[in-house]
Amino acid sequence: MPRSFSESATMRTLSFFIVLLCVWISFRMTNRSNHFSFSFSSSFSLNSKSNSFWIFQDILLDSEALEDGQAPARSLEYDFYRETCPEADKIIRAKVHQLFKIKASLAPALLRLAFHDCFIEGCDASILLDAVEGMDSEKDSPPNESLKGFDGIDIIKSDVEQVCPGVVSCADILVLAAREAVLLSGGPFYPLNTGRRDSTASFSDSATNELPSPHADLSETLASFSSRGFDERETVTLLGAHSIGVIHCKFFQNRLYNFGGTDEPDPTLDSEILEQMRSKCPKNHSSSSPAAPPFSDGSPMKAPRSPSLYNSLSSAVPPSTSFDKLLSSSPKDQGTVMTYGGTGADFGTVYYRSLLQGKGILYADQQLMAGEETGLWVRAYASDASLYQRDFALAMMKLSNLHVLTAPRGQIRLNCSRVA
Ligand code: HEM
Ligand SMILES: [Ca+2]
Repeated sequence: MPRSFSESATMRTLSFFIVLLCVWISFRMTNRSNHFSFSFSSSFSLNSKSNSFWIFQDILLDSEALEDGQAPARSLEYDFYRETCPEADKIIRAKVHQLFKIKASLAPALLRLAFHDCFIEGCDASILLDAVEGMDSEKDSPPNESLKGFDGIDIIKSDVEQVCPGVVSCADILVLAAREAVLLSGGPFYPLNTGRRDSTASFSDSATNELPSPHADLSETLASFSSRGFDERETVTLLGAHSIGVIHCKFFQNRLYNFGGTDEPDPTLDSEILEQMRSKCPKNHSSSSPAAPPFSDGSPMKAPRSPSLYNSLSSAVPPSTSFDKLLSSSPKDQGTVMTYGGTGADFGTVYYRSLLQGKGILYADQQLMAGEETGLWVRAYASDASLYQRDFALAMMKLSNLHVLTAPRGQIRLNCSRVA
């Protein structure tokens, strides 16, 4: 039966919009991030759940912007600063290397800082804001008490500002510096798109309530990561970050003497490690995390001893800045921390091998052995370092893209600890 003119015109219009929608979706998928364009050889493949999470997040970003009456939010881009600040990447890399040579504990500090930023309202540098009247700071929330690396970011930022003022966001600097820190610690390189912008708010309550607890059991940890789109495998992968850096006694003291109010140690703790942990953290040991005096350093790395050396790190940094009191001190100074010691070739594997032996330091770490699937990944990573490197690269890409702010939202701060 011949169709009327208006019928076929409607069909044509409909087909046009369907084609347009398909083109838009495929454009978004290729443009979204390296998740789609970056492929690894071997058996690894991204699961469909994580892909749909990103597409969903993207669509959400756009519709939110449109509701505000703003232009749609842009996506992150490969080499976003190629025209506006082509040197940014190089400056960030060089500075992280320079600071790392002075104090190697910068690396774990930066990685943890990036995690605590991205986990709370996304990778928007909200963690870097100081408290001001009417706004508490995430920095001051209890789970962030022992965070370090803020001065390191300030030093990098001021170097970048000297070359391209007002262009590069603190949020991008933080994830790029963390990537460098991972590499310096023996972890993998992973590509990151840029174009993140900085928040105008700090989310102190969310930090207090939503950062995962070291005392959490497996289901709580999995729920916390799942709420950010990470599956069990990715959660196990990310916790492997604990193979570097230090853990203060106060985060596991209860496991040593009075686990769950029993007056007994955590029964899942291997007896050898229990001894070691008790000798580091005696019963009456103060539960605070001590900060070392400025410029004290027991590590083989040499700390700057004079303001002039310190100032040479960046002329824009005031001499009073303490490089987070040289990132507190080293484990050797304190005797109040435990470490998995997994830098270099051991990045990751040492952590998982410790868990296999019941030598997890945090209760939340050891809990990864309590689930069937999580236990399976612990075993896999303990024996296959290259699988771990690949998975960690992908999980860090995903973490670094969590709920980012892109133009026209957010801002570029001039000083990372203050709203511009
Ligand atoms: C269940 C999830 C997690 C919990 C409960 C947790 C908790 C903790 C705690 C209590 C510390 C010791 C802090 C101190 O003693 O000052 C720590 C250190 C650290 N965490 Fe986590 N964390 C988790 C996940 C992650 C993730 C996903 C990453 C990164 C991808 C990460 C990176 C680090 C690093 C690098 C350190 C060492 C920091 C340093 O030495 O400066 N953590 N974490
Ligand atoms: Ca944040």
